[in-house]
Amino acid sequence: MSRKLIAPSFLAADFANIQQEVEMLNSSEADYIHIDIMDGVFVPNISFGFPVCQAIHQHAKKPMDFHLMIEHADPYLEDCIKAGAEIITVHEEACRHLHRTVTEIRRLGAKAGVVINPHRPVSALEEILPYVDLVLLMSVNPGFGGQKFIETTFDKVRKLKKMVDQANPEIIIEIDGGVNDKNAGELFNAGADMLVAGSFVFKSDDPRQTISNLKKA
Ligand SMILES: O=C(CO)[C@@H](O)[C@H](O)COP(=O)(O)O
Ligand SMILES: [Fe+2]
Repeated sequence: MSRKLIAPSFLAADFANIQQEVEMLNSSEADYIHIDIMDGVFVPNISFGFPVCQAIHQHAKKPMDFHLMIEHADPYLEDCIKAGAEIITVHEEACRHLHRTVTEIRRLGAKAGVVINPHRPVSALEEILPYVDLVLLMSVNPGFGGQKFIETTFDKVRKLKKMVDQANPEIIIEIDGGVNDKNAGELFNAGADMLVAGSFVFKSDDPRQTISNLKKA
């Protein structure tokens, strides 16, 4: 059974009004606040750093889910924890010693997640599954909000769901990129537990209602 969690991506929020945006999320049915950290090296974009994360954390009453799109995650894991991370996800291709990194995330007290890009097979995750709490499937190429959902993600979710059910059914399956009211229901049905939605939530007329609608998808 899908857990049906929604994590609005703060990347699409109005940064001139951080406090109001976080308070909107606090009063919504959002389960997590998704935080996209980009380094301009692993992905062709730079988002924001820890002072901004601290500002979000200062007002947040929801747990924070950190998605690190960076080449060198290890030196920044403690900064993530200090900025409120309850989940930290790292890209499998970006981490030379992935097992070391996810083990360190757990040692620091957060849930450890591994992220896989659209072109990579879920079979690449087989050996790391016993060491993670969450798998994030990218449904767009990482680096930007507002991109089009890649349709082959549905099959990938089904494949991953089978693997996770065998390895550890507690593992959360998270999907990130281009999520909207047209694909959310099928993603949950395919086995996704948690959907990230940036533009679809923050650019809608009523973000709180949009979050509620996605949860019911
Ligand atoms: O990690 C990323 C992009 O790299 C995402 O978290 C996006 O921020 C999601 O935004 P939308 O595709 O929902 O607009
Ligand atoms: Fe993300």
